[in-house]
Amino acid sequence: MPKPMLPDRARIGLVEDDPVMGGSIVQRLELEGWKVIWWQSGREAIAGIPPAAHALDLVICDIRLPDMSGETVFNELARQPNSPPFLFVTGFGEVDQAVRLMRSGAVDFMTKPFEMDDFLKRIESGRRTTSSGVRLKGYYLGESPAIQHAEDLIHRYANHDLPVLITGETGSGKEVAARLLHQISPRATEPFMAVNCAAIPAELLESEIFGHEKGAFTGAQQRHLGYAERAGKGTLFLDEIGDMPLSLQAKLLRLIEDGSLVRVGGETPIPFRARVVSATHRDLAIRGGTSGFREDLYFRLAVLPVEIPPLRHRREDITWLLDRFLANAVSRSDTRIRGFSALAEEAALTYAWPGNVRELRNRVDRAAALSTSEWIMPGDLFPEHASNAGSAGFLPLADVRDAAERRQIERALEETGGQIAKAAGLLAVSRTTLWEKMTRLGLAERARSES
Ligand SMILES: Nc1ncnc2c1ncn2[C@@H]1O[C@H](COP(=O)(O)OP(=O)(O)OP(=O)(O)O)[C@@H](O)[C@H]1O
Repeated sequence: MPKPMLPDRARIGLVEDDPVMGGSIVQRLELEGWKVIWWQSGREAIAGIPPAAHALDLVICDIRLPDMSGETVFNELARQPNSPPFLFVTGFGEVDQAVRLMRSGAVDFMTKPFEMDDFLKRIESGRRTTSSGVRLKGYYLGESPAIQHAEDLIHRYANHDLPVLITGETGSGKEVAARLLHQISPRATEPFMAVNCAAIPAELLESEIFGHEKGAFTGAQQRHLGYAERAGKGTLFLDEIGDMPLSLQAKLLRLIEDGSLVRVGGETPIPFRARVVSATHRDLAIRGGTSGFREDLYFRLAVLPVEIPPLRHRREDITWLLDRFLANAVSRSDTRIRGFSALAEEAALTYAWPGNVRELRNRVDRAAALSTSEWIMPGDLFPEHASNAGSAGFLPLADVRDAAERRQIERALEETGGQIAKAAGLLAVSRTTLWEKMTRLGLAERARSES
């Protein structure tokens, strides 16, 4: 007789000293059909988890343990091969610590007291579902390790209600990241309201965000609901938050702290239930004090920070984005363009992209519209270089050589899992030569940060 299919029995480790809390969690998780191993102190967990690490799909860990902090347990175990994902349980005052832990690799945290249903949902989405712990879904924002790290953070942040601050150079994709965060969050079916604080004149910004009552000022002929109110239970995205005038910063702080807003000219507080996600290309942390951005507001907005790296620091994404945008442009027109010439691709890889992804998209759109050949040439992407040199389609040889070497080295490192000796063998150069080239091409730093 064939064996019945067993349900997916997750194995969960629990580090919780409180017998009542621990007992009820164990009971509930066992009811769900999961197997639970319970340690009542940090010391027991550190001794008990390593042999069980391969088998555990998740560790739920209280931050405050009688003998040590949950952070110490995490740090001890994070060094073990194949260490399980951690979900922290925190008291209200420990959110900062939990956020720091999430940045160093914990999958999630919950603040006490919590709803059991929410807790079970987080366990389900945080636990690893394959024995290797490999992320099964593809990435949306790009192919480079740097952007995938940012995307992993966005996934971890998605289930929380705390404010998120997205930083990154202009055109790097902050709004794209904010929309992704919204789409994968439980708020996805609610509105996403984007306000560009730099684009709206300062005197209008307050009534645009908070709304106004009829007759609040000359010209206010009827009641107007602001972005914050129209966001409902969705996301209020405040772009270029660094440009928000000081007077409005105080009002925004109240919106976040009190969870309510008052329309301009109004008196009644209206509940505010949306999640605040803001973005800036400036370093607001160093602008505190005299230079225009309130420090207290900054800390409120940046509880969950994520940085979108500039395109020049994630070159793997350049080819990926070129292809995506070209496919897009081609599908919109009846052009016969087949792709990028190797020279155009090399030119794109060596260029610094000061305008980041936006610039890349614009250049591809223009090249697709203007190119007269089937293959896009460097002069189509960078016409200003072509006219300067008076030699369309050509690049300095040194740049071409560097780009070609960089790509070969990257391929060899990928093939050998980052082992320099083996990669040097594949490329028929000595280890020293390879290391020197990696240093010159900016690859050594990355190899060090990834190892
Ligand atoms: N990962 C990506 N995949 C596809 N398109 C992207 C990606 N990142 C950015 N873009 C595109 O690049 C352009 C700029 O992106 P976005 O507006 O998100 O940047 P930003 O950092 O918010 O810019 P700004 O600082 O000017 O507000 C948009 O056209 C967007 O669609």
